[in-house]
Amino acid sequence: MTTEHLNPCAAIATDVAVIGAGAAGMFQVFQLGLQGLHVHLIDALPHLGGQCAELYPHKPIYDLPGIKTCTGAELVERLREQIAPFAPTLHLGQQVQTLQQQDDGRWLLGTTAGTQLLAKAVVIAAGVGSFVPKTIKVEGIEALVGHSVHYHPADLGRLPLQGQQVLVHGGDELAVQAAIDALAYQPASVTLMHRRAVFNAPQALLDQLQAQQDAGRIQVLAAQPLALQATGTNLQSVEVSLPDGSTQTLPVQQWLAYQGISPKLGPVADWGLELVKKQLPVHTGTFVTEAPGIYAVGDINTYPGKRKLLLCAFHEATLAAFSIVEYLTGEPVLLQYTTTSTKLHERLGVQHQSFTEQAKTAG
Ligand SMILES: Cc1cc2nc3c(=O)[nH]c(=O)nc-3n(C[C@H](O)[C@H](O)[C@H](O)COP(=O)(O)OP(=O)(O)OC[C@H]3O[C@@H](n4cnc5c(N)ncnc54)[C@H](O)[C@@H]3O)c2cc1C
Repeated sequence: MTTEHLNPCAAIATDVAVIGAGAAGMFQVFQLGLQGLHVHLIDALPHLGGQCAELYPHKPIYDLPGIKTCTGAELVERLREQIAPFAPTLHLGQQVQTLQQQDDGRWLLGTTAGTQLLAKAVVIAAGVGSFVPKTIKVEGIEALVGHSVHYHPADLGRLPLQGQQVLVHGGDELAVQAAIDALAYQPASVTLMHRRAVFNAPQALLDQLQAQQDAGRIQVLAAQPLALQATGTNLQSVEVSLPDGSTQTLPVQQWLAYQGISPKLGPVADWGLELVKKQLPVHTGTFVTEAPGIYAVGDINTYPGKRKLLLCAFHEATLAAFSIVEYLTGEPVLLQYTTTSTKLHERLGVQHQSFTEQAKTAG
């Protein structure tokens, strides 16, 4: 989106927008919620969790305080439950492309989905960048994306698969699942293609794949794409190379590509903010960047002694929340404990007896 398309009048006005819904962004929502602030949370991924969800969902983490062990996916689920009382407005599956300061000091954000937010403060929790699907290097493919080529489609039900020859391209669990799921939409055929006829998926899913192969409903092909033929945005066929060096032309109308997802710093580098080795320098008492109203927490920031750890991201988000509310109100914020503060209990939606009431009940 270019700047000409941005219209501050059409934007959603908010106190705070958080860019990135990884562990840092999610905990930022919690800490801002404790401070009484509602958050708009944006992520390029169609789901919460960033690296924990995308890179190590089933691996155990051993260094979270008070939790002997939990997996990446379990941590994301716990954070999701923890932020639920504060009901952030989610803008998922869209990348923040532009960030510009307005004359009144507020920041205008524009996303790839056309969402515009006008925020008094922005927290950049962009980790190592947006998680975006890896693309396929075949001439002419860009023009077909969104029409007959789909990278990591979130919902197969939205694709015109009925009566079509469908190519599912990838070697992991997502690709195998997509090939099996595609059958529900009455395609003319489903071919699951990977460079080797070996798939990295749970055994139960591989058993399902084998059953569909045996029934002749899914063809498995070890091959790599070389070229495509299309009319306008309509894919006609894909030429592939086989392990023995020969080539084959597959008639294909819908190509679902699951080549993995990788982080790209992308637009963060274009926002005119100072970057040191692709990270945003911050003040360690507030986690504000050199730009007033712009904060950075988690893996995207840097300061003397920075360590890219979850615990550090949670600390940073906590201090950033105090700083943001002071920036917005111009007033110092008193520390309150979640154990004893009635105001925080109200915000959390929990009910507690006061110490006096507890003593009466006990006595
Ligand atoms: C394999 C592995 C194991 C690890 N194990 C541990 C461990 O045991 N203990 C520990 O403490 N730490 C561990 N870490 C590190 C820890 O996972 C990270 O420090 C933490 O996840 C960083 O969180 P984050 O929210 O800052 O970034 P991320 O999780 O990367 O989230 C950033 C999010 O921002 C989004 N984003 C970026 N730019 C944009 C944009 N322009 N528009 C929209 N969205 C955008 C991305 O899509 C992403 O979802 C591990 C990391 C890895 C890779």
